Amino acid sequence: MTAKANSLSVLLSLWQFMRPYSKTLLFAGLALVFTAAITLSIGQGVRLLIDEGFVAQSSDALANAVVIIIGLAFLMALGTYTRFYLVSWLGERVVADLRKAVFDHIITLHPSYFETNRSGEIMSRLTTDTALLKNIIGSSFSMALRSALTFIGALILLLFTNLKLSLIVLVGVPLVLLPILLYGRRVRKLSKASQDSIADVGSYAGEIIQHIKTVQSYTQEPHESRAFAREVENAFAVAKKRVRQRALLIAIVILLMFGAISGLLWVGGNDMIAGRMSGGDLAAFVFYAIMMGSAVATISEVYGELQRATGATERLIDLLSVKTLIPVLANSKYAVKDKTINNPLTKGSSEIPLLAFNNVNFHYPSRPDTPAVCNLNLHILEGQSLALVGPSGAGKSTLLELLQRFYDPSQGSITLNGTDIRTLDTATLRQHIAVVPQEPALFTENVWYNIRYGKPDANDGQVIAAAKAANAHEFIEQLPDGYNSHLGEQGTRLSGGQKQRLAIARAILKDPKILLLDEATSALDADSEHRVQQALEVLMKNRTTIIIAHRLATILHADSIAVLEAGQLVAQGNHKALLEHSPLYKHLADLQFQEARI
Ligand SMILES: Nc1ncnc2c1ncn2[C@@H]1O[C@H](COP(=O)(O)OP(=O)(O)OP(=O)(O)O)[C@@H](O)[C@H]1O
Repeated sequence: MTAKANSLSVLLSLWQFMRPYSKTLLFAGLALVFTAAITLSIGQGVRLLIDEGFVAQSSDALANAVVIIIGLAFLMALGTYTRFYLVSWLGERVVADLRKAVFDHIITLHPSYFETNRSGEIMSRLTTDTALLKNIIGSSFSMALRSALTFIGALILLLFTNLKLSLIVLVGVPLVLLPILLYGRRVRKLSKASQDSIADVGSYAGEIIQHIKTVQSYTQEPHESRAFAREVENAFAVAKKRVRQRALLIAIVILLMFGAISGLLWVGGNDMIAGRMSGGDLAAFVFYAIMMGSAVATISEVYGELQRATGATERLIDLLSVKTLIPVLANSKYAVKDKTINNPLTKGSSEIPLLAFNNVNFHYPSRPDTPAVCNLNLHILEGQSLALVGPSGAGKSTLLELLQRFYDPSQGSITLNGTDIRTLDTATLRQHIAVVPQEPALFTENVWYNIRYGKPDANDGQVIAAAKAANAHEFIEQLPDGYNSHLGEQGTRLSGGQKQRLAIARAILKDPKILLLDEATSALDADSEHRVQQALEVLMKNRTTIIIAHRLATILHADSIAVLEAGQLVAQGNHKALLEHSPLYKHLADLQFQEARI
């Protein structure tokens, strides 16, 4: 009972996506009622055909009956065309809207959501689950409704034709319905499991394809092939169970249905032989009984699908109701009334640090017991550069993530010109920041698109100027199609240094106040490194910059250097002072100098 109520409420939640098209729905409903009525009246045509035509041996009446039946068939074709078109249109439309809504929602979710949910699973929500819903809205649901209508209509007509036979039908129908209800629940459970295992297969393959080079270089193809086969076989085993249940369900329904019809023919036939009813009546009666039977069979068939759709809808609604931990608009909990504060850079002051970490504590949601940042206080003035150094895992990248508000501190605050960044619209905050990561993200598009990602409305001249400033223009010109060259998936057709320079061009075009830089550690050759270095110098000019520093040159030239260890700030100062006072820095610097000498 609760499962039924539940599935109903889940399907009802789809209503919000259907509401905008209630007019189409209404017309589809009218066409549906119309065709159901016509289908039912064909039974009367059959009665006329037999009683007035065949039995009375009148060819005029026969012709009349045939014309009536053809006329009815014509109307039914028209009604069916309208219903089919409108209902399928509705299915496609609603699913298109749903896909957009789910995608729009996903891209606003906090990054940690994607750490706990595999991307393959999320993709399967967007594709498989929505496709399932399309079938439901665009066909199954209307089939169920049409069957329900014909069932009711046929039942009423039966009762008017012959009460005794109707009673036999009425006893037969619950016998047919019982197994449907019993098995429906089982099928539903298996459907959800089946859907989940398909998602597992998808995300497994996705991961292997993403890491294909690693798989091949470690010659792990046979292992991966076996592991994938296991996933596929799991999915198959679950699907097999579901299919068996459904097949059983259909077989039982057919058996019961034909059993009931045979009983009907036997009792009705005897009545006709005894002259208690006409041949036309019996034919019409059997016609209606078969319609009722097939309506029930259709419902049983569709019921399983509706159950699967409930699973899919549930998952989609679950996904849509995940709240982002980092709201796009100013968080009301921290919201400040003063409007000017939403653009804190307009009230620049040389006394207030442009960026400040105030007693910041943070741990990643997936690791509640391991702090990634501890009691951190760090200031940076406008126009200055701050280098972050420290051993691997010290928390350097985490600080950049916190600054962009991919996560919020568990305690303490981060301020931009004195304003807590949680009070800012995230878009306003991020508009002022550009990041050049170690592994630049490039899209499967051409060079124009990738550089313009920093400022979509930039004209070609501005893009080229940015590429020139980033030392990228020359190599772009040498690509097969220049700026129109497609970069391939993940920009794989470019070298590491070239990708970096494209990322720098993108940041130059964005022209942000604040620059977050994660220097590439991967060895660039001397020439490439020099070009990247030159590009970075252009980019850093007159900007407030925080750099995760791996290069000696950066460390030496930074206005200030913060030394981090295990999430804590252990020392801060310039190169010279730190060499004297911070053993950890001295150690790191010695390593750097050694490297530089090599
Ligand atoms: N998404 C994440 N979820 C859970 N823990 C994380 C996540 N990202 C980083 N950590 C952990 O947080 C700590 C700080 O990591 P962070 O990446 O900030 O270090 P880092 O100083 O930038 O290191 P590296 O120089 O090696 O890049 C590490 O212990 C790391 O394992």
